[in-house]
Amino acid sequence: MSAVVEVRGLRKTYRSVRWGTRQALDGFDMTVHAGEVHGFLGPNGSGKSTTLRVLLGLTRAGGGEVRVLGEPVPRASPRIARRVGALVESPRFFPHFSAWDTLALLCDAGRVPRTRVDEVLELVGLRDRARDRVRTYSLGMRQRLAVAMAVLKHPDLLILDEPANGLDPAGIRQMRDLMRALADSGMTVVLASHILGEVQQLCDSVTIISDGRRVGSGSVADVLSRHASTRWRVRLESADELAAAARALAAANMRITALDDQLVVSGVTRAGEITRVLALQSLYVSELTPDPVGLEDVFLLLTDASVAGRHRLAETPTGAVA
Ligand SMILES: Nc1ncnc2c1ncn2[C@@H]1O[C@H](COP(=O)(O)OP(=O)(O)OP(=O)(O)O)[C@@H](O)[C@H]1O
Repeated sequence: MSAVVEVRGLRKTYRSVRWGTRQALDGFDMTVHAGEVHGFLGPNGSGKSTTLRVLLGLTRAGGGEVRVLGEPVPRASPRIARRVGALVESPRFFPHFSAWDTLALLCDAGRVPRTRVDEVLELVGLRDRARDRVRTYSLGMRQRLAVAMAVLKHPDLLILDEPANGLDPAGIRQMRDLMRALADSGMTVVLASHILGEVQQLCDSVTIISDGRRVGSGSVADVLSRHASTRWRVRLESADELAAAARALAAANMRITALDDQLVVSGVTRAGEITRVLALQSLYVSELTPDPVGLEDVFLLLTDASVAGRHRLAETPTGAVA
């Protein structure tokens, strides 16, 4: 599979008189293969928008290597601009224009045949309202018009920063269907999003960034399966024994969350480890089930661990890894 986006060791430091120095990217890596819908996930301020801006040649990196569609960025940015569509900032529209007028204007400016207008209006589901003024559109319709503008030139790569931000559940679903349709039409889509349930349903692969570094990546199935067996639900024959069981498991370095009638145990890969620790205390399990881990769980696990790890490192006086 060929890589449409390849980022190696990317660094970016912002310097300003007002805010001082901020390291937004600290040796970040990312690979996106052709034809994928790739989810780009990270907490607020972790470096997603900065990365997307570097990919688009809008911001210069301080170090590292970036290739987009096989070409070096920013050197080749002007050459590949036509093959890359993006929605990375709040789109601006002329409120008195209709969707059709807006797209026709962009076609003329970009030397795209006007026949493309109806095609993209159909694709984003705006054909029925194409002649209405944009100021009468809902937020979801405006977002879909913004995507239409980004795909007008039929790019090979589409980069979207939070396209479903602020949309209601129906709007989110329409946006998901649209992303899928775009990928099915042969486009590679990079999608930064905080809506993790959506990403899990829609994306083929993900990169998770925290504090300017990659902390997880791979196909959604792989990322989930790597962490899938680390959490278990445990019930005992008597609920009165839960407190004693929680103490015994915690003493064996397992992480415990106590619910009314069960324990959630994490940090263990094999169920046998749980039953062994409990049996040694004459506590007997009545039910032991793996708790399905979702992308949200993995995200919280990886991003918390990454930030906590870096704080430990910073607090270690010798600089040795804690
Ligand atoms: N123009 C700028 N000047 C100074 N610092 C900046 C600038 N842009 C971003 N930063 C800082 O760089 C870091 C990464 O920001 P970035 O916007 O890339 O994160 P993000 O992951 O996109 O966040 P969000 O999910 O909130 O959009 C943050 O600490 C941010 O405050």
